[in-house]
Amino acid sequence: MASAVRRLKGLVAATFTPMTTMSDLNLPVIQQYVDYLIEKQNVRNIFVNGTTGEGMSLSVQERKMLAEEWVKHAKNKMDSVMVHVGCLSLEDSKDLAAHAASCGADAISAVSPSFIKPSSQDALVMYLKEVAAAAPSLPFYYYHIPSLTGVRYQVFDLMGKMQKEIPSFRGVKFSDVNLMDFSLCIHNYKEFDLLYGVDEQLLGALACGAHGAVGSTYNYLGKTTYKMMAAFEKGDLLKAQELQHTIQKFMVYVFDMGWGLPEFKQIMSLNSGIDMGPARLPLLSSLQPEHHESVKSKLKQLNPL
Ligand SMILES: CC(=O)N[C@@H]([C@@H](O)[C@H](O)[C@H](O)CO)[C@@H](O)CC(=O)C(=O)O
Repeated sequence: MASAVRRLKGLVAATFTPMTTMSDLNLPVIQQYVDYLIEKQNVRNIFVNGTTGEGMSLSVQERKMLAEEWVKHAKNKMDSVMVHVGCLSLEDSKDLAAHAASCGADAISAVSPSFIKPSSQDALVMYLKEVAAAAPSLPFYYYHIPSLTGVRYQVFDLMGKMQKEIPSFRGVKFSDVNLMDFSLCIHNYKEFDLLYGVDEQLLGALACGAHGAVGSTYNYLGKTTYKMMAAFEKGDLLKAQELQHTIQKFMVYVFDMGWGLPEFKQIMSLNSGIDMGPARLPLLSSLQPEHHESVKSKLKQLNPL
């Protein structure tokens, strides 16, 4: 008898890592952060220690402390905690994967190593297989983000290999604009979860059949994005387009200012009232106090709390 596998659906907030002004972890605010996501953004899934969480800038020990804290506060409140365990070192990734299982995470995910890159698709799958095997009871999601890793294998080609080689393989977190590759994955591998990761064009991915989405903006635009998804599901394409366009206008404002992850972290502090602290070096924010009112009023138009 086939076992019932729980599908991961809806929005997944890629969490920021709260830090102090000295760049240490600020774990005590995580409980409030979890409640904020549920109550204010209607978001019940989180992706911890990923790009938005500055996972690669954290030590293995810090990543373990964060995974434990997020799981502790999300348990019985949220639907799913996925922990990103990708590292440059296979041993570190395996260590983090085993730790995620031991602390009660619901799933793990890993990017490809990006400094010394896999020498072939098969080498990448062998690498991911070892990571996944360190937490065999947890669903494993490949994290495809070629703009950061520089590893650009078609996911469609990799999926067949991962399906064959990795017993716990459950899906892909697909952070790329190549909707043809994404669409091929969905249509050829229907039993796997395909989660989209370019928030500003989620509507296109929904049209391809995306099962859900993982991203940074769902921390503060979760509700608005859910409205867009609901309009799409009801067949009200005009309303869905309007909402996606509204979100895009905010992103254009952000990108035109030359902003990125360190500024997103500040935007989250401004919107949630929870102090996320600064991003860790080598990132440095250029959002100044004089921008605060403008950011707040733009977000208020998008996502009235
Ligand atoms: C490159 C990047 O950081 N992409 C983000 C997006 O959510 C991105 O912030 C958003 O689409 C705005 O460009 C996510 O795909 C990353 C993510 O989910 C993560 O934190 O792991």
